[in-house]
Amino acid sequence: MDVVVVGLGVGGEEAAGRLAEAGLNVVGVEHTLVGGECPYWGCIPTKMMIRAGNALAEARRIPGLAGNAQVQPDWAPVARRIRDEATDTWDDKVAVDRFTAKGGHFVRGRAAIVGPGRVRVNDQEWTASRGIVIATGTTAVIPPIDGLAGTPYWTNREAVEAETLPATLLVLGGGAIGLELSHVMARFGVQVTVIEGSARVLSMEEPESSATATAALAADGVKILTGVRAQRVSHSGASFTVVLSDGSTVTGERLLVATGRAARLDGLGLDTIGLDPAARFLGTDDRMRAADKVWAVGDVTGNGAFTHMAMYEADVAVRDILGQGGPAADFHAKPRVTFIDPEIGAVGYTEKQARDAGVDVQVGYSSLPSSSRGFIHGPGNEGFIKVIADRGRGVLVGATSAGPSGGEMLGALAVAVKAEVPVATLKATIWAYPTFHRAIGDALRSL
Ligand SMILES: Cc1cc2nc3c(=O)[nH]c(=O)nc-3n(C[C@H](O)[C@H](O)[C@H](O)COP(=O)(O)OP(=O)(O)OC[C@H]3O[C@@H](n4cnc5c(N)ncnc54)[C@H](O)[C@@H]3O)c2cc1C
Ligand SMILES: NC(=O)c1ccc[n+]([C@@H]2O[C@H](COP(=O)([O-])OP(=O)(O)OC[C@H]3O[C@@H](n4cnc5c(N)ncnc54)[C@H](O)[C@@H]3O)[C@@H](O)[C@H]2O)c1
Repeated sequence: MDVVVVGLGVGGEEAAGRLAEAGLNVVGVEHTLVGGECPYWGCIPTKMMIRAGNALAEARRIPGLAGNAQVQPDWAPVARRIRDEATDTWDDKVAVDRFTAKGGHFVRGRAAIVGPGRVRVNDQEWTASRGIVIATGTTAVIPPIDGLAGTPYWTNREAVEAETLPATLLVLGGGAIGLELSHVMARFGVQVTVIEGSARVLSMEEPESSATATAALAADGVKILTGVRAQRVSHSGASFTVVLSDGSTVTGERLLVATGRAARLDGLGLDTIGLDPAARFLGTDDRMRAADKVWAVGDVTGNGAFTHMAMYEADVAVRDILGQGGPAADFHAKPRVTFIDPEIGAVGYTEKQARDAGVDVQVGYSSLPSSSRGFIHGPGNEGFIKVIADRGRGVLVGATSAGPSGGEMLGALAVAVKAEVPVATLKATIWAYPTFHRAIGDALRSL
């Protein structure tokens, strides 16, 4: 064979498919479902849930805007869409056929590297003359909390597979997964309590993002506890009890653990190719090379656990394997969106990251409710634009866009940061009236 791709999630499927289409002999190995976390337990089903939760929220905004609406949430259509439309009842036949139709050779099983260019799956061994692509993704981190192991806690997987919702839900972790699922479930009537160990939710993002998220979730009845950690968990058969570090106790019918992700590197045989088997992530150079004739793409690299990062890194690795050249990996304008309502998008540095990196920081800010479009929109208009400029270079190094279309507004800001568009040019740009993105112009003017 030319290439063996280990793990056919988002990154591996993209790399393996493109290499096969280019005429290489490619073995793609997957032990669970081709497509990985994103289509079966991640982005797609959770965004279907969020779409449903947002529909409920919009209907609840009708009084005062457009008459009366009676809203009766029902999880059944959401579960049905996830089962039938998103996941084919967690069956990957379509994805496997898509790969083999491109000429790839599919192997179901757990792969282990047994030496340079050599990969074993069950009792078969493959030798790859051009090399190996590692794309094994991440799995939910389960913190070592007294009593947690052995209880029927949920990770994102059980939450996505749920046919019915609990009456009460405890959520451990106020990051992207915890907040997105909390917001949806609260809108469907679940009483949700989030337990976040650090001082604020979305702690890697701007403080304004954390405040906006906290207010939005609180408005839908979510109770958010910050600066407390779970010390002990017990399950009675019907409900969970969690003892917190401040001595208080919370209970819930279900417990969702959303405390981050860990790269799947266990048992992969990294030591046989000179890589550290105990590493948290697989470091690479800017062509996604982790070692001689070894590439790593996707969550496993630690560059950002997002589908768009996996696709981007797969593209860089594929071009390198095919000797096509083109741009090297550049991570200075990484976009991310947390799909609560309002959506919170960000690209590049936060203000703190920019200051820590020694940038001579200038901050611009505008509030969405104060913009014309925010005023017109009325209920549900919460959000803001924050831009971080490098005074010396006269360019943006980061930005946050929160709002009803926060993820969409991010597009313009992502281009500005990536292409280092001069702030002077951005300020001279005509932003259409009355759009939400016109608030970008307001934020730039306040620099
Ligand atoms: C709840 C949730 C919501 C998310 N929402 C978003 C979102 O809205 N937007 C976004 O950009 N990202 C989102 N993500 C992140 C996104 O799902 C991941 O970044 C993406 O799936 C990473 O792709 P990957 O190929 O690196 O890894 P994965 O999708 O994890 O795929 C890795 C594959 O490798 C296989 N594998 C592992 N080890 C082996 C082995 N030894 N042999 C054979 N196969 C192996 C696994 O079975 C798996 O299928 C979300 C994640 C979660 C959990
Ligand atoms: N919209 C999206 O693009 C999207 C959605 C979901 C997930 N994702 C990806 O998946 C990744 C994982 O999501 P996540 O929410 O699990 O992780 P995360 O790292 O985003 O957040 C985990 C949170 O849990 C907290 N925490 C950790 N241990 C704790 C403990 N013992 N008690 C209480 N709090 C604790 C952390 O302080 C942190 O705030 C994200 O970082 C993102 O890359 C992306």
